[in-house]
Amino acid sequence: MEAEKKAAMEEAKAEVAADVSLKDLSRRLDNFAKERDWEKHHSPRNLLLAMVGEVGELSELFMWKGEVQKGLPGWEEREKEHLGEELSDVLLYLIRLSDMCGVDLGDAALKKIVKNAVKYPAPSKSA
Ligand SMILES: Nc1ccn([C@H]2C[C@H](O)[C@@H](COP(=O)(O)OP(=O)(O)OP(=O)(O)O)O2)c(=O)n1
Repeated sequence: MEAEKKAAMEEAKAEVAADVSLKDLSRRLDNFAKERDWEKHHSPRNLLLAMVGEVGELSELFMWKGEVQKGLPGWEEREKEHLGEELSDVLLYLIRLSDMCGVDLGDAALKKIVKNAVKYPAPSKSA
């Protein structure tokens, strides 16, 4: 079990070094669900609710702190690590939800960025 965990961590590290993509994460999540026979639990509604639950856990980290400055000065390493985990949970459920809805999230996000730029044009530099 320890060796298995270590191998998985090494594989994850190698992928991080190579810059992870949404498609890589999506493939890993698919394998994760298949290996555990959890596909039956991963309906769009269940995944949405799970993601919202994780957004709640993420919010708890900021609760009662007052304004939080960029870079999180004053936060302990342990808190930053926890933040990374909660952000990841939200991202992973979002990717899985997109997959189970048949939405290509990378493609949709790129299209949305273009749409945003048309809706909110940058001020002209020559003006
Ligand atoms: N049916 C499930 C359950 C979990 N996960 C994955 C996606 C998330 O990344 C993570 C969530 O796991 P937990 O429900 O154990 O939540 P936490 O990791 O936040 O633990 P806790 O709530 O104890 O802090 O596991 C999943 O894909 N499908």
